[in-house]
Amino acid sequence: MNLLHRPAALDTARYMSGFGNGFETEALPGALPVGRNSPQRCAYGLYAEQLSGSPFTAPRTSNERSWLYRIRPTVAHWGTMRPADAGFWRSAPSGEGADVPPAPMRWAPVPVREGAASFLQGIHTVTTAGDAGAMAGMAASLWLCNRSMEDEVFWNADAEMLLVPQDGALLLRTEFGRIDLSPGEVAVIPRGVKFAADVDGPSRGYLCENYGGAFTLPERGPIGANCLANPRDFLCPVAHYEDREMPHRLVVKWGGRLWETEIGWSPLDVVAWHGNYAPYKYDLRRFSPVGPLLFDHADPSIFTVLTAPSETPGTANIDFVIFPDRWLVAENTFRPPWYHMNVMSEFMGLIYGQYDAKPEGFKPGGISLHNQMLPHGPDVDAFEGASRADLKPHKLEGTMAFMFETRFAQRVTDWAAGLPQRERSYEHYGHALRRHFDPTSREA
Ligand SMILES: O=C(O)Cc1cc(O)ccc1O
Ligand SMILES: [Fe+2]
Repeated sequence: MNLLHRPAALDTARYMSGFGNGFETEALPGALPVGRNSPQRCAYGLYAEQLSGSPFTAPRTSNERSWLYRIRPTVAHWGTMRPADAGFWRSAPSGEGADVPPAPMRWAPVPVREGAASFLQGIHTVTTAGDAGAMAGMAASLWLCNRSMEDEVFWNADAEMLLVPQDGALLLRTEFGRIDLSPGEVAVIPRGVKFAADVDGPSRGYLCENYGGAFTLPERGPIGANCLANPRDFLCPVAHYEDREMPHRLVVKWGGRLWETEIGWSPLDVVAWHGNYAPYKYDLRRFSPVGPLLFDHADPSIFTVLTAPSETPGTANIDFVIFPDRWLVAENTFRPPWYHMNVMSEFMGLIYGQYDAKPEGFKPGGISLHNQMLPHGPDVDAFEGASRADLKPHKLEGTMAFMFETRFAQRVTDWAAGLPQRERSYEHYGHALRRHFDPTSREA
């Protein structure tokens, strides 16, 4: 596949490359002040505004802020906020899910509804974990939408948002510029960044709201300076502004609820910006996997694309892990995931292809949830097949599963628990695994 090829119709966005770089970009020449942040008067009559994603005093490696030069400051956007309908969007702690019995859970793909829904209206939360107010934990949702947000602009004060499109593309119009996003790519919108999402047909995807500190790249340790997700493949948009003086609906998620107000212009009015706090996208097919070259199945942490650390070293608030195309070469090894229980809880989705632990039952667009300390592993077909397979080098191709793995137990929402797509029988897939034990025969 030629990753550099991009259909002309999608070529609406331009990017700067590098994870966490300090970028500078201007849509009008000279809009950025030189050598200072806040001159007495900004060029073109713009307002200067700082957006701080970390405490002012955070260590240099995790200090995140950007300076935005905009037509109106954000404080001018303020009207009296009214509660807005959050639909099926939930935040932790939601109070839902406490009565759902602990079990492995799975859902078939949920179709995009008939009626017109925007990205914002189409967010349906599946699990919540931790506590948004305590800035710890996450929520996993699906978006199911088929109309553009147009004159509706949103920002999330509760969470950073990781978008994983599965079916249909999105155009993200953000304060920092435009991002086009298709299945196979992911985007991160930092907490507090305003955006609108446009579509040109039905769009479905997985949304991870990160209530904690920002996603970053995992350490590579002995792997060295290259492979896994390489920093140069992360793309930030160049500045692009809207100068549209017409009514807009401004929606904020704050304190676990949605609030709205009207303003008379587009708040996506940033003409220039500089800094290291900005939305970005990444093509998952650029991930360079590293894995076991001789025997055994390594922990899935080798496939971590992004990690949102907690205060405890090695204990992520969220790890975003993928299972991309790769060669399986391990000798005398049961190659699929092993049977296990995990102190972290595992929300999985499938963007395309087949997942080796559940080759038939887990469908693209579906969900599985293997919660904190609940047992799971290959289904009977995967076990029987992999136990007897001829262990030639084998390539897993055309596949992209992913996992949102969090230190917190995930509570299932009422919406997800009641879905007709919930596969109740999945709780019992382990029963099909037959007894093979024979004390008289060492060669099984
Ligand atoms: O449970 C899963 O399917 C995800 C997973 C994959 C793997 O290769 C090892 C551990 C793990 O949790
Ligand atoms: Fe697992």
